[in-house]
Amino acid sequence: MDKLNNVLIVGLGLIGGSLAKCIRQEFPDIRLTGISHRAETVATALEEQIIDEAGGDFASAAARADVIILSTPVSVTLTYISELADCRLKKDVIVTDVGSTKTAIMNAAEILREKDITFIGGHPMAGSHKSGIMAADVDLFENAYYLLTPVSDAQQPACRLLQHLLRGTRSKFLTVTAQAHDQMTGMLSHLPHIIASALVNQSDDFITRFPLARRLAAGGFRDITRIASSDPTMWTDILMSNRKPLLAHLSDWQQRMTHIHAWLEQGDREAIFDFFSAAKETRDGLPVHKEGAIPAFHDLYVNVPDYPGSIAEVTGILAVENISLINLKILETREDIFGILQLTFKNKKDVERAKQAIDSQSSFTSFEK
Ligand SMILES: NC(=O)c1ccc[n+]([C@@H]2O[C@H](COP(=O)([O-])OP(=O)(O)OC[C@H]3O[C@@H](n4cnc5c(N)ncnc54)[C@H](O)[C@@H]3O)[C@@H](O)[C@H]2O)c1
Ligand SMILES: O=C(O)C(=O)C[C@]1(C(=O)O)C=C[C@@H](O)C=C1
Repeated sequence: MDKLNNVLIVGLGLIGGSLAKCIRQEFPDIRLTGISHRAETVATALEEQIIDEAGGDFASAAARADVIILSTPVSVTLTYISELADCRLKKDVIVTDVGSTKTAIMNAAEILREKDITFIGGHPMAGSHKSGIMAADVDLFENAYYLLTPVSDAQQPACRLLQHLLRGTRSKFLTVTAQAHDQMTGMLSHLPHIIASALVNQSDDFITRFPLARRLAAGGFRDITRIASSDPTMWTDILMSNRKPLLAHLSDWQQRMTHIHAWLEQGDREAIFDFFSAAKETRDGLPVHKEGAIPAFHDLYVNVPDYPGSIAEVTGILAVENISLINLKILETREDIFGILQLTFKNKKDVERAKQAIDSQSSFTSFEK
């Protein structure tokens, strides 16, 4: 890794911070410089040793870098790309980004390619509704797809070097065109975010008429709307930079809603059954439990007796063992019988460690499905 001594990360939030952690873990000798528009973020990154150095002025930090990773909201990334065109950069520098849309970014980066500066678009397809440096996580990208959008075969060596630098993400790299990228993420990521947010807004209006509904918003509603808690600035940028594919996906969606509306009006039981049945078949066939586009849920189920403190006992064991939980759900509790506690972890390794700890340190039984 002689060529990669200095990496500059611009934007030290969920994604920038997580990438910094991955690079640090894999290549402790690489010097990581960070830039963020908020001084507190840089201070936290230094304090937590996520970066070695605060970048200060963008142009001078960029001039020292072997790799520049733009991890800012898409509109900000577009501005940095145009600023980079006026910077004095190292001859072999590799510039990449992590933005959720690619066509607008690749078009903007044309200005860099004209100056023989290598720009390879990137998008780690993993994330969270959380943002900011404190949410950064070295395991965030494990087993996720990391999409790259090189524009020519001449970029292959740089592409390989970038993948090497990012191998601590433990993600799976795939090369796609920017256009295909935006169509696919439009369908599988951006449209779902629009739908989740629309559902939450609709329910909010409804709750003013039925205040009790606020307390009933659980189960399916919670599962389908988690992503509505994502950062509105980031999502506004995503929609504004992927308008055309999204307009097509939305028209399709509207048509499907119109059909359901009609079936309900007509009381067409068969059509409604077919609708749910087709969805079930498709969803069950997706590679959810293998290493697919939809990451496997790493769940452990624990039979917990119905007495005060039993859940605390389980979480206490995990805390002592330093095993982090992503989610915790009580699936069933009835008086005098065992309830089932569903614990969700980041990866398979944590499930195994948790099972071993709970089985050996408590009287509760646990199982994986
Ligand atoms: N959150 C996700 O799930 C996810 C997943 C993959 C890719 N992305 C993409 O990654 C990028 C970053 O998203 P994130 O989730 O890390 O957001 P974030 O809000 O956690 O982090 C963004 C960072 O950029 C910094 N920033 C904003 N404006 C800046 C400026 N003008 N100059 C310097 N720094 C600035 C912020 O201070 C923050 O540290 C976005 O382009 C997003 O589309 C997000
Ligand atoms: O898991 C989430 O919270 C996400 O929204 C992650 C998600 C996605 O839609 O899959 C969001 C945007 C990114 O570009 C990539 C990943």
